[in-house]
Amino acid sequence: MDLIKKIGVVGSGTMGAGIVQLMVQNGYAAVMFDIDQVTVDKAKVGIESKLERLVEKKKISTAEMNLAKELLESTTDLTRFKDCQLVIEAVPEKLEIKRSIFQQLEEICSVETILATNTSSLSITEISGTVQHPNRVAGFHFFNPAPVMPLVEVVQGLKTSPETIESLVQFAMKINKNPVVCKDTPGFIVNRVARPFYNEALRIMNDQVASVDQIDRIMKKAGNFKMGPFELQDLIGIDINFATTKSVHASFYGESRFRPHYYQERMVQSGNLGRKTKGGFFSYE
Ligand SMILES: NC(=O)c1ccc[n+]([C@@H]2O[C@H](COP(=O)([O-])OP(=O)(O)OC[C@H]3O[C@@H](n4cnc5c(N)ncnc54)[C@H](O)[C@@H]3O)[C@@H](O)[C@H]2O)c1
Repeated sequence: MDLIKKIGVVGSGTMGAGIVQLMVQNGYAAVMFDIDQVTVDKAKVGIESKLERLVEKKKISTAEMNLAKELLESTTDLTRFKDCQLVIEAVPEKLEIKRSIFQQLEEICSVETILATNTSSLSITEISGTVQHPNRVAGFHFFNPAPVMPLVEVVQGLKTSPETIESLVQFAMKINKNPVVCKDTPGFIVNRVARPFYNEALRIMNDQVASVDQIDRIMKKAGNFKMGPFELQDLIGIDINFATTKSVHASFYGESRFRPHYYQERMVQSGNLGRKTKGGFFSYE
């Protein structure tokens, strides 16, 4: 039986909006929350225009687009999540913000509701440390862009129940993703493997071995990677990527192989965060 019918998504940024688009495209009702109306409205318009582009490219029909638009709801009122069977949190990579959201969700949602986090690197066990029913809290880690990337990591915290994991695995398959169950370790699988991809590229650039453009071109043309490390940081958001690196480094008790590069921090300080600010390592004006 399909127990998950309505999904709530907290945060309407890069990932939140992508996850909501994925849900409505797969025929699920989705309600998207953000802290202010302007942000959530912008995300809604963005999703609608992406759906329209899919119709232009003949990837979906007009009827499918109209249904997806009808299934999409945006709000600044978290109590609208009360009838969701699954809530996915996609707010910035900060433990206090995530914990506070989970505490609020516990007040609003039924005890049966699965509370998932899209965190890239924080501990699921720690995020769920302040909730009353950590058995229904798990990681549900999508990749960017969420409507396109097939993989989703289903992360089991120390107190996550096997039933919660099984429900997320089944649901991931219903939305045409490939779920991989993994343990609650720093960076899970993909973000741990990916750290040197970004860090070494920053070191190579800073040592003036090769330019940003050259490194990306070499990785794409010779390495056959879809994107180079700098283009990918711009897509992810340099601030989000830096936060993930810091978190993985700290979680491994400062292991030097995960040490962040100061240049990435300089980029964050400059406010050039990548595509979302129309400029990062490359320009998107
Ligand atoms: N960007 C990526 O490629 C990527 C990939 C996988 C996972 N993630 C993870 O997904 C999460 C979100 O990342 P993102 O890239 O979408 O970030 P983002 O900065 O694009 O969006 C975050 C959104 O959260 C909102 N927000 C801030 N505080 C909030 C609060 N208290 N309540 C509700 N909303 C709030 C912001 O207004 C913003 O719209 C992070 O945990 C990140 O590590 C990111």
